[in-house]
This record gives sequence, structure tokens and C-alpha cells, in this order.
Amino acid sequence: MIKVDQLRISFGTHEVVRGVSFDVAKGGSFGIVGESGSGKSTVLRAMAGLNEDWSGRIAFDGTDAPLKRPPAFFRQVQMVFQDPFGSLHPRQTIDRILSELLLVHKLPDVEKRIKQALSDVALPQTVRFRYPHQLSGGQRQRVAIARALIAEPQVLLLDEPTSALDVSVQAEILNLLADLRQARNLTYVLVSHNLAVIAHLCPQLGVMLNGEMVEQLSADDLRAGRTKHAHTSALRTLSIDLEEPA
Ligand SMILES: Nc1ncnc2c1ncn2[C@@H]1O[C@H](COP(=O)(O)OP(=O)(O)OP(=O)(O)O)[C@@H](O)[C@H]1O
Repeated sequence: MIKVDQLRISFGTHEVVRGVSFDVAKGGSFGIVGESGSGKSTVLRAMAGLNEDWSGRIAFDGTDAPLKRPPAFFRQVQMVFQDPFGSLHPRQTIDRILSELLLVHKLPDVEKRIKQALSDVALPQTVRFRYPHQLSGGQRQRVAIARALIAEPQVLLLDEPTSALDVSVQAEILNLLADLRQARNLTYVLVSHNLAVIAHLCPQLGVMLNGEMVEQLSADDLRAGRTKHAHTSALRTLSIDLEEPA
């Protein structure tokens, strides 16, 4: 479903993504983990069509993505960001936020689709005419997910989708994302610095270090400590230490 091959991205003379390659099967979920600045978000933004200056190959469903994506691309592929406060327009009601993509893509049954989108992410219909600041952080992220799914895409690109949330809410959003993927056969690429988040949603993952994907492995191998690259072992040790403070 997704093929990224020898992706390279520079800002000025600084090459921040240095030949990254990975594949994701249809209905699969691939995680990208790595420390801050390793290039994870830059990879995802290029895949989403938000950065038009890259080289290599990015393909969805067998079709190479051009640098500048046509409008139809954004029906097929949607992105969810870390901070729902930043990604939802503060002066627009949830109704307006959800209807925007439907209008852009000229989809029928706006009313029905908005109601369905709210119920798909387990939000009460009463939030429809509220503003983002009148919702909790978890509810805002549910709106962001509803907006991403409303035009029925096949791929979700998720950039730290739970990092801005309280720990108790994080698990709810991760479970929602897992359920939605299964129900709709969605394909996910998820970026996080948090190995536990990645391992929860992604059976396969890639580890980034200084713009390179230094290792790809299964979540099972990660859990069992079957790692090859020293950086993967270091991330794993760090995440175990964080989860189980002495
Ligand atoms: N628009 C930009 N202009 C210049 N440099 C950038 C830009 N975006 C990212 N960078 C640089 O590219 C490198 C990789 O950034 P990126 O955001 O992809 O890392 P990351 O692994 O996602 O980290 P984080 O989790 O902190 O977002 C960093 O050195 C960053 O400073």
C-alpha cells in the first residue's frame, strides 16, 4: 500500500532525512520511533504532501506521489497532528471543522456524515456546535481524528497523536485508533518518540537516528529484546526505565 524508497530531504545544506526506505502493507500499521530531531516528522510531512522538496520515491497504492499532490490525494491520505489545539481552527465550531473537507471534495449527505463522524469517535452530538476550547484535550483529539476520517481516506499519517494528552486519555485514544483501523482496514504510519505508544499500535517499526532508519523490526522482537542496532537497545532500555522507575 505504501512504499517509501531512498527518501532524502534537506533544509538548506543540512540533510535531515538520509535515504529512508520502508514498506507498509494495506491495513498495516508501521511505527517510526527515534529521539527528537532524528527526522521522523520530516518523513511524515513529506509523505503527507506538506513538504514539496524531497527526492526518492513515495508511493501509495502503487502510484508514485508527485511533489505537488493533486486535491484527490487528500481524500486518500490524511494526517493527524500532535496538538489538536494547534490543528483545529479556534474560531470555527466543530460542525464547521468537520464540514470543510466534505465541501472541498463535494461529498453529499453532509449532515448525515457529520453525525456519523462524531459517533464513530464516540463523541456526543452535543459537541457539534461548540468551539475547540470548550472541549477537553481528549475530545479535541477525537475531533481531529473525526476530521481526518470524514472523507473516508485509506491512509492515516499520525504524528505523536497522544503526546499532548494526559496519560489516562492517551490509552483511550490509542484504543480508538486501533479499533478504527480494524473496522475500516486503514493503513497507518505513526511517528512517536514513545516506544510504548508505537508498540501498542504497530506490529512493525523502524528506528531513526540522525536522519537514517538504522533498524526495522517487529514489536514482538522489540519486546523480547531481539534488537540489532545499539540505538534500538538504548531506546528500549530508556523506555523500560521510564515505565518502571526504580
Ligand atoms: N522547516 C524546517 N526548516 C529547517 N530545519 C528543519 C525544518 N523542519 C525540521 N527541521 C530540522 O530537521 C531535523 C529533523 O526534525 P524533525 O522534526 O523531523 O525531527 P523529529 O524526529 O520528528 O523530532 P521531534 O520529535 O522533536 O519533532 C531537525 O534538526 C530540525 O531542526
